[in-house]
Amino acid sequence: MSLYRNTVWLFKGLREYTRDGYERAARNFHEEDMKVDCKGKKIVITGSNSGIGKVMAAKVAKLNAQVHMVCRDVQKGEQVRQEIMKQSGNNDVHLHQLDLSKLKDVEMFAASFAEKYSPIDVLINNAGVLMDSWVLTEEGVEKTFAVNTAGLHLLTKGLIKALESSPNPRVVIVSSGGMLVQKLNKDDINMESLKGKHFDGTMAYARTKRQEVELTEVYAKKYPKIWWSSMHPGWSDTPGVQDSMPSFYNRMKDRLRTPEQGADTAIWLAVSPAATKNPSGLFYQDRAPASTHLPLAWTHSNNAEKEAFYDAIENFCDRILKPSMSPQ
Ligand SMILES: NC(=O)c1ccc[n+]([C@@H]2O[C@H](COP(=O)([O-])OP(=O)(O)OC[C@H]3O[C@@H](n4cnc5c(N)ncnc54)[C@H](O)[C@@H]3O)[C@@H](O)[C@H]2O)c1
Repeated sequence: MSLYRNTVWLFKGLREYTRDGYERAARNFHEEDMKVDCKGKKIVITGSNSGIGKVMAAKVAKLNAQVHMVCRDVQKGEQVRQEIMKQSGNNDVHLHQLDLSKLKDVEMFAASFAEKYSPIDVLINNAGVLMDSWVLTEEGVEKTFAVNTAGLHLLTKGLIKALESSPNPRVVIVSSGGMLVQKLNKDDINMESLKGKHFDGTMAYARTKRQEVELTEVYAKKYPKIWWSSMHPGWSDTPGVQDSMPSFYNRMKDRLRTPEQGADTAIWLAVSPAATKNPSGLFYQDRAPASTHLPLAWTHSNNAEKEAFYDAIENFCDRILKPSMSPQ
């Protein structure tokens, strides 16, 4: 099954996720969708000092938003902030330090950020990692899961009230088409089964990207005041791809999307009035809702499984954040 999924996915990717795929899809884009003035809107973007997140921050700064860059590396973040302010002429660009793999820090950050900046209009959960080995954080969390899912979940949850205070709030979750090869795994969210020298970083990554898509659907039901979406940026030429997937990068570098093309749909989801004509909670590729499953791939989960997964994440985070309250 996994060979079947991987093969179907690869053919889909070569047709749709490349620069050619973007250019074909872009023929159906509407220029007026992006004629938006974001003056007065607060837009928070994680991982916005690199790759497609940096492009998102630069674009929404040009559209006059108040931009909040949430970055792990302050030095690099400050350099990018200066660059964005200079290029956009918008000085309302702010930098905040946060390592999303440190769950206690994420919870504290979200609480103080919400208190200071509520209401928040848009949250773009863009930061992500693909690890080449099984690394446990000091809190005992596998790092891919810590950054891509648990940290994202705690940040999002911590900002819900501030988002709900906005008249038209949106959350965009940058997932990946790689999730199509994985079914939701609710019993091994901390990747224990992948531990050891045979760690498969791509599989761990794809699992967390599947989690992000399923989480988006659950959030949409639990928090209907907010408009939720997840998306795939396509295969884009970013430092993340160059560093984490060097052999893929070397084979594909002439066919990859530019970071601007990779960021396009997330920006459209974040600010365009056209996007919210669609229902909340869907997965997107190239400004259009896309299937979250490959044909005949047996990756569907029912609502009870999705809810059980959500509870598993909540319980997991509780065990990290309030160890004294956890059952022995
Ligand atoms: N580039 C692609 O082809 C592609 C394809 C599918 C999905 N994506 C997704 O797009 C998003 C952006 O990736 P990119 O390609 O621009 O890569 P990138 O490596 O250039 O950017 C990733 C960002 O996440 C940040 N980040 C990583 N770990 C963090 C942590 N612990 N705390 C806070 N921030 C952290 C990095 O500092 C960086 O700013 C990711 O979620 C990635 O999974 C990218």
